[in-house]
Amino acid sequence: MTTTSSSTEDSPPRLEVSGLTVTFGGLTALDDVSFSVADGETVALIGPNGAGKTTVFNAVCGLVRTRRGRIRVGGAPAPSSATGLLGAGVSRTLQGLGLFDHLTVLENVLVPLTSVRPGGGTSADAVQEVLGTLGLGDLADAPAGTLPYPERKRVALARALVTRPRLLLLDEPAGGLGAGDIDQLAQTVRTVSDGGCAVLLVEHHVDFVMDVADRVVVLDFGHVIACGTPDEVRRDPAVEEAYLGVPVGGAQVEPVETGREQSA
Ligand SMILES: Nc1ncnc2c1ncn2[C@@H]1O[C@H](COP(=O)(O)OP(=O)(O)OP(=O)(O)O)[C@@H](O)[C@H]1O
Repeated sequence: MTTTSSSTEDSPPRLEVSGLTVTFGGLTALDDVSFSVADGETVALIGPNGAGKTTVFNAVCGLVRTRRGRIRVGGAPAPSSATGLLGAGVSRTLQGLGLFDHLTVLENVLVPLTSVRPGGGTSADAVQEVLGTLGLGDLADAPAGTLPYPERKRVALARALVTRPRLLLLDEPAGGLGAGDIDQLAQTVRTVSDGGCAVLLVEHHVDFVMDVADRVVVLDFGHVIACGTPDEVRRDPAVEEAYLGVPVGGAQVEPVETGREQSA
């Protein structure tokens, strides 16, 4: 199995997570988790429900207290404020999308830009480019709350991309989408990654993960149980037992929704 690290001698990884431990009361949500994401690399975090995937995102964004360990972005300690993260080139989507339903598509997409540059100094080019790329140009004036779910998901992605991030965190980007939308999403992720952005995504849609990820980190009960290329991970017996649920060489890979929770 390959290493969890992706740094080179010359440049630090865009994201470096070392020995990350997060507890909630008596529950250890993450235990000594280490991995990294390089510029231009797409890394997927997978694992059963409750494995700790979203907690990794929350720790990177400073939303949960880290008991032990280190998180660095571009070689520097990760900022803990929203504006600090945006300034460091970090963008994130949320499982629940977090759109402002009463605002238009355009107004939603502008939100992070006004946060980075209070007063509204925005790059019109960046806005038009991202709306066009995601097929939202004709919907710019539509209230976000009136759109079907796939379009709403694209608005959330546009809002994350408009700052031209160097590290993009995608929380279940394929969830709730049909095959055509997932193909488009995969293309967008590839384009973003080819442009040099480091992408870390949490996802249960295993076929999508195997399609877009350069490396896959598998979490179970807060531990990294495997890390490697999609093929390496797919064939790892520990991953099959904990998550994928098919025999070695099995034709179809389906995640197992265990609904497990750790006991305190
Ligand atoms: N704020 C919190 N307070 C207490 N426990 C929490 C909190 N956030 C997460 N947990 C617990 O930490 C563990 C990891 O949760 P997390 O949401 O990171 O898992 P996940 O892998 O993202 O799951 P899913 O795939 O269902 O989204 C779970 O047992 C969860 O109940």
